[in-house]
Parts: sequence; C-alpha cells; structure tokens
Amino acid sequence: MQSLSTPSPIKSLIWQRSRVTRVSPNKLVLQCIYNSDSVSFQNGVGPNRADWQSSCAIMASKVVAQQQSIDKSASGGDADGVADHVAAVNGHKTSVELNLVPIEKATSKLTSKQNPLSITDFCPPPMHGSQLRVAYQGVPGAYSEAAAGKAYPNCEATPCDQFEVAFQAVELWIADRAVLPVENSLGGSIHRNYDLLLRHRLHIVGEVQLPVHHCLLALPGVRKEYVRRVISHPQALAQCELTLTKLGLQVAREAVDDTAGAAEYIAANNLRDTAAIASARAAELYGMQILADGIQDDSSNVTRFVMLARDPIIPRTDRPFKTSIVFAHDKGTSVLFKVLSAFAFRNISLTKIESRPHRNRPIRLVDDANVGTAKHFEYMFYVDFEASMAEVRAQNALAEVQEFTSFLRVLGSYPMDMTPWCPSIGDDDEKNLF
Ligand SMILES: O=C(O)C(=O)C[C@]1(C(=O)O)C=C[C@@H](O)C=C1
Repeated sequence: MQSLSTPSPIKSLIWQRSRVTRVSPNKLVLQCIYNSDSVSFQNGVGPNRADWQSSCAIMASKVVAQQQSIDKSASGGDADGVADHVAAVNGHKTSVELNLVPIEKATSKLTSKQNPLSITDFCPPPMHGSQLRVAYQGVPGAYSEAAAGKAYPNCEATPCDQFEVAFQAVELWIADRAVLPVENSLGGSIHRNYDLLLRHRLHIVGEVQLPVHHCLLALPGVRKEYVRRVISHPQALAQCELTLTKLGLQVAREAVDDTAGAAEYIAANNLRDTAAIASARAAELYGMQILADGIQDDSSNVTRFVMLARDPIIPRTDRPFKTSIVFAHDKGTSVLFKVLSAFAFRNISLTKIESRPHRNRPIRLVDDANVGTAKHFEYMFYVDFEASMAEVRAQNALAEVQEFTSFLRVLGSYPMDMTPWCPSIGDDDEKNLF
C-alpha cells in the first residue's frame, strides 16, 4: 500500500459536528459549502437538479466531441481555446476554477510513449496541492483500501466507518475522492452504494477492478478445530460460503462492517474461538496468523469499485469509456424495452443493469374495474454502457431515453479499467490449510 499511515476512521460528519470542525484546514471550505448551497446534501436530489445534471453532462460532452473533431482537422490547435470553450458552456471563467482536466496536459501525455495513460490522468489533481486524500469504507487492511491504492497510487487513504461517511467526506472537502465497491463477481451488487449514488451528488470519475483473495485468520496458536465462529463483511462471508463448509467450518457466521475490522476486533478482544475472513495485509497489521489461504469460492473473485469526485471529468473518445446512468419511468413495462433498444440500435453494449426500489414512490396502484387493484413495484434502473458521452451515438441514445423516462441522471462517463486480468492465486485445488 502506498500510504501506510493509519488514521482513525472518520465517523458521521453530519451529526458529529465536532468531527467536522476538528479538521481545521478544511473548516473555511466547509463553511463556504454550507453558505453557497442551501440545499442540504442529505435531502437527496430532486428532479430539477437531475435534469440539470443530465443536460450539463450532455452539453459538456457535445462541446468536447466538437472540439475533438476541430483538433483533429487543425493539428496543433489552440489548447487554451479548448479550455475557454468548455468553461464558457459551463458558465465559468477558467477550467481551473471548475476543477476540470486541462485538456492540453492530457493530450501531451497521450503522445508520450514512455508514459502510458492511467485512470489518474483523467482526474484533476487535489486543489490543496498535497497528496490526494481518498476516502474508503473500512479500516486499514480492508480491500477498499487496496482499491484506493490501485485507483490512486501514492494517495493518502482515509478510512471511514460507513459508506455514507465516505460520500460526505468528499462533499465536505475532507477527502478529494471516494473509492467504493459496487459489485462483486460472486456476491453480486452492493445495493447500499447504488442507493447512495442517487442520494448524493458526487460523480463517477473512474472504476477499478480488484481481484479479492481471502484468507482465514485467527490469533497465533489457534487451530482450525478451536474455531466456533467466523466473522467478516457480509460480502466476504458470501464469497467464501462453500469453501468454509468444505473446510469443516459449519460454525456460526457473523457479519461485521468490514473484513479488516473483523481481524482487528478479534485481536483487540483476544478471541481465541473466532476466525476472520480478511486479507493477508490485515493479518500482518493486526498480528493474526493465516489458517487458510485463498478461501474464496472462485479463484476469479473480483470486486468492482467506482471512484467518486465532486466534479465530473470531461469524457473523451481516445480510449474506452463507460457511462453510468440511472432512470425511472412511470408508463409501464414496455418503456424498459424501448430504453434498452435505444442502446441496442446504436450498437452500444450494456455491461450492467440493476434495479432498486423507487424510494419516493415504491408502489403504483393500477385499477382494473373487472379484476381489482394491481400493485406494481416501482424501480430506479441503473445502467452501465460501453460508450463515452463524447460520442454522438451515446448522446443520441440518451436523448431518446430521456423521451421515455420521467427521471434521468448521468452518474458519470469515465475510463474503463483496462488493466490486464490477473485472477487471485489459489483455486479449489490450491488452497493452503495450516
Ligand atoms: O470489507 C472490506 O474489506 C471491504 O473493502 C468491503 C468489500 C465489499 O463491500 O464488497 C470489498 C471487497 C470484497 O468484496 C469484500 C468486502
């Protein structure tokens, strides 16, 4: 891990005001946010704001698409002109003020053979000029900390005790980014984060996929036969369910907030009958021994994390991008078909679709005089598709989707994680049991 400093986790920033004021370098910024934006970030996002955000994303991406075609035809074009043009559309004077990626910088990187582009090239540096502060949920040794390090090498990883706190830390300028899990190849979606993406106003600026290699940890000297309870994050318990049974550990399984926190808890309370599912790094940090190594049910166990920032990045077309949207409709089931066909007709692949209850309107009553009243569940649909918002086909697809839907928000258009696939070592045959 790049930053091994282990600050204590940030707890709720909203209700523990002393927490907020304790972070003195951020105090002024914090007050500025409260004053300049009277809409509480806890109250969710209204439809007007959502419309505005979608329009901004579409407008900004159109400007970039146009500018990129101008750049192509006039090689050596005026880079300052690009920044001015983008800034003018967004109603600000300079790109710096908006915290946008200076396009000339990213372009010059592209021409350099020695420096291949990484996800971080698309993200603006921290405004305070120091290390990038990246909020994650959990304690040091959690997989989310490793994901933060993969997304932003050399960052200052900042532990938070809940997902929501990580969102708030970025909104309150205590952190510059948040890195949060959204789905796992075995355990499925992390629904809480889908719900929070909607309730908060952060933008997805990147993704990282992290191979997750679980170990069974216990205090030194404890044998597998003594274990009466296994504790971990619910996702980790789900990812190791079959293997635990195969190892003869048909004992109580208990969910805690994060994997490394489970190891820390056992060590702090000297629990000799309890084991944790966590990383090898957590074993090292909390003085635990590894009873079994590679206990995930599938060797290609991988968790996808998204990187969140206060400002969106400017979408580009010179490398693979993904775009995440969320929408709702109020006109029956055929709308979903129409929405999906808006992508299919333009050859845009969907990589993910997720539905969550529509919190403001969970049930729709449909009266039928002959049969009675049907109760339909209402959903928010989250869709990821493989295209950049700078591409005309993506803009057209979204314009069409907007016609069918009552609510549409672009959560972010960001570079896809293209790092080579390296599954975690240790499949069913290779598990080490000590
Ligand atoms: O508990 C951790 O270590 C985490 O980082 C959380 C989390 C998750 O929420 O899915 C992250 C990766 C693994 O899938 C297991 C747990």
